[in-house]
Amino acid sequence: MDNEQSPTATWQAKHRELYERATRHPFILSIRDGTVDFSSFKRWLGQDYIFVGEFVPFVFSVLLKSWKESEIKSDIEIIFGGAAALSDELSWFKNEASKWGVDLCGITPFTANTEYCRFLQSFTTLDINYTVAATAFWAIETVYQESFSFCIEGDHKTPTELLGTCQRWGNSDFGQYCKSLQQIADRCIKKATADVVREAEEVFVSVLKHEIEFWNMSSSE
Ligand SMILES: Cc1ncc(CN)c(N)n1
Repeated sequence: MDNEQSPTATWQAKHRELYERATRHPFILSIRDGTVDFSSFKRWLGQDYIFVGEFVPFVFSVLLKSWKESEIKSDIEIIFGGAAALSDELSWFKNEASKWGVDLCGITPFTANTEYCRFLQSFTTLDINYTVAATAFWAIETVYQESFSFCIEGDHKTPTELLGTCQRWGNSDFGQYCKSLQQIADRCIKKATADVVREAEEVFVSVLKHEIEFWNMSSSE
């Protein structure tokens, strides 16, 4: 699919500056160049565990919308694959937290995380349609994919201790999964009304802003 035919690729280009700030954040660059402060990494780990807990109902709500609104069976299979992987992801966080001495029970979400989680919760209502929710889902997963894959590409100096984290979201299978989500979002957007298209673009921009705030929160005291 070329850029002209892909609404999401058009938005990635149109909001390039914001997109770069989300996918090439100083926190990610510090992982890639090996200067990352491990206490920031631990802060990110604890906060992201809370986020993923809220991401579970979000993804299942997208799955439900897909089941109700999409006539394409493969959409359900792709989204269900993402939903099913979350159990493993939560176990990964628990395991990683114990390696790093992070107590997941004692973590209070920071404001940026609370606001992002509230944003996720807003999608679980029935009045948000599949196109808008699928766009948000694609954008959320893609920011992590593009960020962490950059830490394991080319001439990186990512600390060995963080390679597993980067590979978790930066691996090519996850990249392929994000491309599948993009195809779903593109197909829905192309068929949507102008109002829904506008809403989906706004949601894309909101995801980028929340992701930037999430990285800021992780990398500052
Ligand atoms: C904040 C955030 N954004 C995205 C992802 C990838 N599911 C995540 N785990 N956390």
